[in-house]
Amino acid sequence: MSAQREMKEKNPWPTPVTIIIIIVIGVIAIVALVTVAVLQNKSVPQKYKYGIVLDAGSSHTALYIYQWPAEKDNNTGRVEQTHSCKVKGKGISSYASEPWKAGESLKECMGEAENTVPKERAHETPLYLGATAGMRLLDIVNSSASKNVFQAVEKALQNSPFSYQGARILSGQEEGAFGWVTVNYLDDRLKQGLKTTGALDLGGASTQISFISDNFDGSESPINSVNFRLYGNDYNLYTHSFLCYGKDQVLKMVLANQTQSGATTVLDPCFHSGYNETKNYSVLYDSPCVSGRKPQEAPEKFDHIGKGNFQECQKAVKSVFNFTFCKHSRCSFNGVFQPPLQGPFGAFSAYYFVMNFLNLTDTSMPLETVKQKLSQYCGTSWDKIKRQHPTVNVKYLAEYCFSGTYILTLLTEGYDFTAETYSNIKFIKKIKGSDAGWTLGYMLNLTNMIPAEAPDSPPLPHAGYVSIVTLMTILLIGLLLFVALRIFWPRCSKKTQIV
Ligand SMILES: O=c1ccn([C@@H]2O[C@H](COP(=O)(O)OP(=O)(O)O)[C@@H](O)[C@H]2O)c(=O)[nH]1
Repeated sequence: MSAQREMKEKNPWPTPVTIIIIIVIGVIAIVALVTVAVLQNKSVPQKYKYGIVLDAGSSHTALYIYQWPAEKDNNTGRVEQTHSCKVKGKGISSYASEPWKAGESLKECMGEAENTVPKERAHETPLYLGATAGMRLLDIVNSSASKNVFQAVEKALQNSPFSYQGARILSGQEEGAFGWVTVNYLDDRLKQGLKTTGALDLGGASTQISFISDNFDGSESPINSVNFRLYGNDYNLYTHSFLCYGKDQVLKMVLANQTQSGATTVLDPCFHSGYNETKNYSVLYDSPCVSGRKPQEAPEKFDHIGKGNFQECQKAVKSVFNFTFCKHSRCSFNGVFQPPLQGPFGAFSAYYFVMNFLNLTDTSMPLETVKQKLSQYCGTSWDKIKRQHPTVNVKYLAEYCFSGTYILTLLTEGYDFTAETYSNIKFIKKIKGSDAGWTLGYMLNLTNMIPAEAPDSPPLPHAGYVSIVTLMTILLIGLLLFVALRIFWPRCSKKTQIV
């Protein structure tokens, strides 16, 4: 025994039980990782923040509610329209003689807003009211009446549960620029630094044109220039708002031109034959866009009789544009500078209402065909038009021939769209569910929701990051197990080892 080598049964490697424990732990780790990855990526119910803007237009007021994800840092999540409400009755400027009614008129839509925004969010929801050309005109003729209207609406809005941020008249430049921001924000052109879309906005009392032109740096006409730095890109926007060139005021101007003799009967080519309404001279001449031109010997009323002639209507409409003077290198009309048109354009508000009604939103149709169709429409008798559209508001219905003619004249004669460039225009109401108009751009600006600089973004999106970490961990564990099995398994099977 002494000289004998000692035979010893010894196994220095882990037992099969240990290996099974390692495998079980590995499998649990993999399952846990996959579960975490799946749960991380599962959509959880979104929490939203809200903002409300009231668009107090010349013809009506509309309320828009916007929402965006609450958990995004610095409110950088996508903003979308979640609800809109059309205030019953006319625009707030029409309540000049009974301002309290302007406040009252907003109550129904404010009630809808209270039902839309969750109660716990109401106190932190900003509420803005912006008034446009109707109030600009009232402010010109009667600034104290305009103040009284604002006092009445302020009182109604301050009593709401929302965070009221004020009511004010937007300048024409702001209206144009914020409309452009809205269109390009909704189209995702700003964040991605893509080529932008121009904005054409037609209201009742004013109209706006806004676009980026390579030939415009602001130097030739600084009043038409607005500079933005958005998401790290600089924009030098050309914008102009023509006060009195909204379609309701142009209608007044065209009628004023036809009533200069103080006639008791006016044969109007822009209204359908068979149309016959008695109207007041005082109502026609109540706006600063035509005041001062009322004929001295005018009777109290006149008979407004339709003639239904597109060519003559075009001539009558053209008479409200002045093309004779221009102190710049080039002008649109009325001596207003305009650089050469550039890029696609979105045309919204009344552009859309009118062209949609007339079935003329397809701009791939040759301009000549559009004119022919409109000419045919204008030549249709008033009786037939009423029979064809029994549910349409008669006031709007009577004016579509005029409005269509004005739109084509403004675009082609006023802004210089040609038969070739007409197809660059797209008549739009909404973009991705949100109405095109100045309100969204206004709120994005006031709440600083478009950063000047592009936000630093992580190299990988969250889901990508989780997936890659999971995959790498699974591979690593697999590799370890493989190595362990290669080392341990064959030796485990050997029962004894001689040392
Ligand atoms: O279904 C509709 C709704 C509105 N409008 C017209 O669109 C214009 C909208 O003007 P708004 O009051 O919004 O604008 P503002 O003059 O303040 O810019 C007005 O001429 C309305 O008569 C229309 O033709 N059809």
